[in-house]
Parts: sequence; structure tokens; C-alpha cells
Amino acid sequence: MGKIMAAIGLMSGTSMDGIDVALLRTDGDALVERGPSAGYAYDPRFRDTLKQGLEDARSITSREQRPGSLAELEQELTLRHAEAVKSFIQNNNILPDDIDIIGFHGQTILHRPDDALTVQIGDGALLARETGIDVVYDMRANDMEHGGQGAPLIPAYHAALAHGAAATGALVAPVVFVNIGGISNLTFIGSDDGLIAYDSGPGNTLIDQWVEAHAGIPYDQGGMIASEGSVLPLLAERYLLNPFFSAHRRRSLDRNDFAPPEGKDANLEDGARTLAYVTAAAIIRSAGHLPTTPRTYIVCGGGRLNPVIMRDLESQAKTHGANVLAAEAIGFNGDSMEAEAWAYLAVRARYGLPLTYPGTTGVRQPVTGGKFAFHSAG
Ligand SMILES: Nc1ncnc2c1ncn2[C@@H]1O[C@H](COP(=O)(O)OP(=O)(O)OP(=O)(O)O)[C@@H](O)[C@H]1O
Ligand SMILES: CC(=O)N[C@H]1[C@@H]2OC[C@@H](O2)[C@@H](O)[C@@H]1O[C@H](C)C(=O)O
Repeated sequence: MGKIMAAIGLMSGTSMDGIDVALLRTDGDALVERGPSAGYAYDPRFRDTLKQGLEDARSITSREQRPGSLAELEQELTLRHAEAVKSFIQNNNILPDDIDIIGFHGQTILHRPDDALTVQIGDGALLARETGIDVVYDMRANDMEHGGQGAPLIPAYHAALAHGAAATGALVAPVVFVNIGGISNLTFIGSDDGLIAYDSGPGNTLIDQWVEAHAGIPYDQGGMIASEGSVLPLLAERYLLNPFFSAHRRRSLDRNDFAPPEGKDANLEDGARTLAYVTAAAIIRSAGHLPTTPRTYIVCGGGRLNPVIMRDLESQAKTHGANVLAAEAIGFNGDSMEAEAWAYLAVRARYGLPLTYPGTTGVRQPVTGGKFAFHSAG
């Protein structure tokens, strides 16, 4: 077992709403002590710049390319992360020397697992220089080089959390963690602690894109718009009949794999309601590929704050005898879990421990990952 490290995790997810920061003390194995966390929201201008970055990324054919705005964007994104770290440590009375390592996810701008291509922008060396802390970054690439999907990576951390929760006897097994971010993904904890994980469908991205296009707001806060609408079954089926759900092989998703409806397809409220239903139904359909029906769903990510999604998930899970709990119901933090995972994975990477497994990404064998940037080298 390695020594216990203090690690900061940084996540800028597919929703592109901001940077999540979390502090963890961990040995990269069973010991996990969660510390403070915070979110640093992007301003609308920077969100637009990121969206433009995704457009510029469409022409990328190898992971080093930075066409159009992307080189400049990578630098700005990294500096914003450095600012987030500086604020975070100051607000929590921590010194850079107290932190052993940063796990830096960066921003996914392109994810094409079928072409073995995944690109997260984020300059690890610049972040290490700016913060004076060692950085682990680019943690998806090695998995892909070994035949994996490059996502999801959070399952190793879910397993550590489940291990702690199981000891309390609080959960009815089998347990599945569901992360409803821009895209949703799930992690099934098998009875022998074996992990099965995969992306489960569009999470909040379609809802976000829909309400932004038709109401000029970034997301449907509290599901208020959806709660005024009705599910349009034909529109819902159009999404749920996507081969993604029936395919024999699970594959990871890019933000652009599902497109929002056309304006003519629905009014604002019915569109939001239908997409909330699709988010929940996608998770349940995808869970149908698991070896055993889950009995407990633990939900994290921003989607758990949309009560319409949660009610749909609860009613659909109930038909399979399963209970749905928000992460907080068992003492986890549904907002910071991904950032915590990046801290945990950074420590695992530092110790050369596996980040991914055949059951989580389809990788050929368990592999570690990440590149290292040491601040003293700067
Ligand atoms: N109060 C709320 N009510 C409804 N929806 C919310 C609320 N807060 C956040 N969300 C939704 O959650 C999204 C952000 O979720 P989260 O931060 O988990 O995503 P992410 O980390 O960017 O994504 P991913 O896990 O795919 O990388 C927002 O874009 C919004 O759609
Ligand atoms: C390529 C990429 O960035 N994928 C994200 C995205 O957001 C959710 C889902 O799609 C998941 O596959 C992954 O993030 C989570 C945190 C992961 O890797 O576990």
C-alpha cells in the first residue's frame, strides 16, 4: 500500500458549466477521506468559446492537433483551472505544499472510440507551473491505446465508495452508481466486487441544448419547464430506438452522438418533459444489459437535481424492484463525485495502479494511465 496523499481533483465535464474541485486524502486503494469541494462556474462567454472549440475539434484526426481556436482555448482553460485551484486552497486555508498531486481531467473536445481517438484539452505542465503542484493529466489515452473505450473512468472510484458504504450495511445489493452529467454513465458493483460500467445515454445535454435554443437559458432548473409538459411518446421512442441501446457491445458516447429535437417536434415544455423521460429511460434500458437487475441506484451528477428525471427514474426502477437514492441520501456528494474521482485516479496513476478494467472500458487488461507534469521541472 502506498502512502496516503492529499490530492485535488479537477473536472470540467461535458455540460461545460464550470470546474468542479475536490480535495481527497487517499492511498489510491481502500482508504478514502473526502475533504472540501467547490464549483467554479464558467461565464456565458467562456461557455460559448468552449462550444466553438467543439466545432473546431470536428476536423481533428490525431490527438496532438489543435486547429482553429483550440491552442488558445487550451491555454485559457488551463489558466482558469489554475485560478480555481488557487481560490480553492486559499478559501480552505491550504498551502500548495500541503497538496501532493492534482488530477486534471481537462475538457473533452472530441471522443470517437470507434477511431480510437479521444481528446481532452488541458496543459498539465502549465497547470503545474502555475500552481506549484505536481499534475497528472490526460488519463483516458492509455486506456484507448490498449483497446478500451477511454471512458468511463469514474468506476474505480465508485468501487472505493461502495466498499466503504457496504461496510455500513446501508445498501441493498446489487448497487449501481449512475452519474447524470452531460452524458449519463453507470457503474455496477458485482457481488465479488467485480465492476461493470459503461455510458448509459444522453444525460442533461439534450435538455440543456433544447432549453437554450428555445428559452435562452442554460438548463431547466429544478425541472420547472419539464414539469409543465407531457411526454411525447413518438419523440421519446425516436431516441430510445437508437441502436446504441440495443447493440451487443457497449460503447462510450461523444456529446454530439445524440442531437436535440427540431423546433417543430415539440413545444418548449413537452420537449423538456420528453427529454427528461428519455434521460431516465435511457438509464433503465442500458441497465438492462447488466448481468443482474440492480436493487439500488445511487444517483450523482447535476441530473439528480432535476426532480422530473428523478421521478421518472424512480417509477421505472420500481417496476424492477429497485430503489433510487440521490448520492446525498447515503452521505456522498453528488456534485463533487467526479472531481473526487479525478483526485483518486491521480493517486492511483502515481502508484501505477490500474485506472480501468476490461469490465469498465473494454480495455484488454487492467491498465494505469496519465501523463505527469512535475512542478519543479517547470
Ligand atoms: N438545479 C438543477 N436543476 C436541474 N438540472 C440541473 C441543476 N443543476 C444542474 N443541473 C443539470 O446538470 C448539468 C451539470 O451536471 P454535471 O456537472 O454533473 O455535468 P458534467 O460534469 O459537466 O458532465 P459529465 O459527467 O457528462 O462530464 C447542467 O448542465 C444541468 O443540465
Ligand atoms: C470522453 C468523456 O469525457 N466522457 C465523459 C462523459 O461524461 C459522462 C460520460 O461521458 C463518461 O463517459 C465520461 O465522464 C465520466 C466522469 C467518466 O469518465 O467516468
